[in-house]
Amino acid sequence: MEDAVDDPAPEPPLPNGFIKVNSMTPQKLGDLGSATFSSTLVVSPASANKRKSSELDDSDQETLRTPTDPPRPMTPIKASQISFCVEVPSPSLSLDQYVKVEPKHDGLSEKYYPVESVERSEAFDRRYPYKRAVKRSLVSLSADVGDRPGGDPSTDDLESIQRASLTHSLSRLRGPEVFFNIEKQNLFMLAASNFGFIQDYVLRDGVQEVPEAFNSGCECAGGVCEPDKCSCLATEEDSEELIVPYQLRNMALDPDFLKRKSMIYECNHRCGCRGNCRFNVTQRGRRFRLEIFHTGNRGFGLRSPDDIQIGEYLDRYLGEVLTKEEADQREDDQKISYLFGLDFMVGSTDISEQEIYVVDGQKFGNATRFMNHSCNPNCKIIPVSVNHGDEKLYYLAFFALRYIPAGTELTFDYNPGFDKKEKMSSGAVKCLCGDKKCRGQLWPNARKQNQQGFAADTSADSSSSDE
Ligand SMILES: C[S@@+](CC[C@H](N)C(=O)[O-])C[C@H]1O[C@@H](n2cnc3c(N)ncnc32)[C@H](O)[C@@H]1O
Repeated sequence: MEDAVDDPAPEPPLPNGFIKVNSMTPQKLGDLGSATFSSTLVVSPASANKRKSSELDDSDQETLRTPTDPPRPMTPIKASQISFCVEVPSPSLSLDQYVKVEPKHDGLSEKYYPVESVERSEAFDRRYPYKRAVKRSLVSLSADVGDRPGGDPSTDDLESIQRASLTHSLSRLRGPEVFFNIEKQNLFMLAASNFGFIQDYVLRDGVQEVPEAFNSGCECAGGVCEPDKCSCLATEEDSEELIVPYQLRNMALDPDFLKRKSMIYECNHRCGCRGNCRFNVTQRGRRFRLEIFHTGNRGFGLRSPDDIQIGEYLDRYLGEVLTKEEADQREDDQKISYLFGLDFMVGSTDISEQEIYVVDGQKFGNATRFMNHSCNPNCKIIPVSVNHGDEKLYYLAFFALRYIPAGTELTFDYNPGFDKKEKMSSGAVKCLCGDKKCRGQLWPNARKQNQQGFAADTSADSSSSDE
């Protein structure tokens, strides 16, 4: 019998489906009188996860064992008398099979990180907070810099901050360099303040792209479009005759096309060529450097330090795209106009003047926002559709109307449909293009009477032109 007392009792075999869970430390046990012991709780895997010790019932008593030395008759301990913590180990290998493991993937994919599509659909559903209408005149834009060492930043400091921030945003633009050639501090601040460079349209409230199902491409096979068959080619107004806009030799616009009133339909990723053929000139981007300078009498202007050949593509006119209603409101507030309507389809479709979208380059845009008007311009705006389905949303692309030597100001006609019989109004914005064919005003009299030319706005600076 002594032997039987010295040898610890053999562990009873575990019932089927039961596993051992970590030993508990004595400190974690509740007060069980003078007995010091460690215990092993044997539970089924399922109950280990689901049940707390206080929930153990009488049927669990037989599974609770207190090894003692010397062995003594086991006094059954009621589970309800003790309270303790159970450390449940992480799932064993045998449980791994129940854990669903996602297949491995590499890189950021829309499937796993659906940021763009979610953002787009949320923006579409207007789930983002509405912007608050703020009256600029009531909001102080001064920065609180009083506590900074050295006090308020000087105008020089502000200018160098402004120049650094502009240089940074200009360096991020795709394509050849765009730069400011404005030495005078006050003029530079005027050009750079409250303006941000963008690389594509920014669509505002109420402006929507057509659903993807409306868009289309050509069916040219073999990855290369045939110039005389590709369905992306333009058609003349009121005609089915196909026109090839770009010359294959240099991909400049055909001089004949420059005289037409026609839209360019460029190939895109839906086309047989997957948008890789050569009829995607504007999508390939700008190829010339651009310089923003001060004209002296018409505010800032744009020119290129590179020679540009007839028909060559310069850049798009970018900005915020607004509904006509919003644009009309902004027009009332803008002294200088940066608004251009996307009204090419008015008349040939059932889109009315009131339904068109308008591009506003005042606060957001690109270098073309600095292009001035001339009654004898060297550039022309031509509408370019990339998706083919959207009659209200397309690009305005600038092409050279003739050879433009490096350093010549780039201009276009703000009012190409000008009617010579139109009367000059004393309130109209005076044209200062200086050409002998000058029409004397920028816009028809009915429009923009509240606006001023730069002659008035910067008259104090006109003598201090950078030119
Ligand atoms: C799109 S902005 C052109 C860039 C503008 N010069 C600037 O400094 O930001 C249009 C404005 O430029 C001025 N402008 C453009 N061409 C002009 C011209 N030929 N004569 C007088 N003012 C002109 C007008 O004030 C017009 O509202």
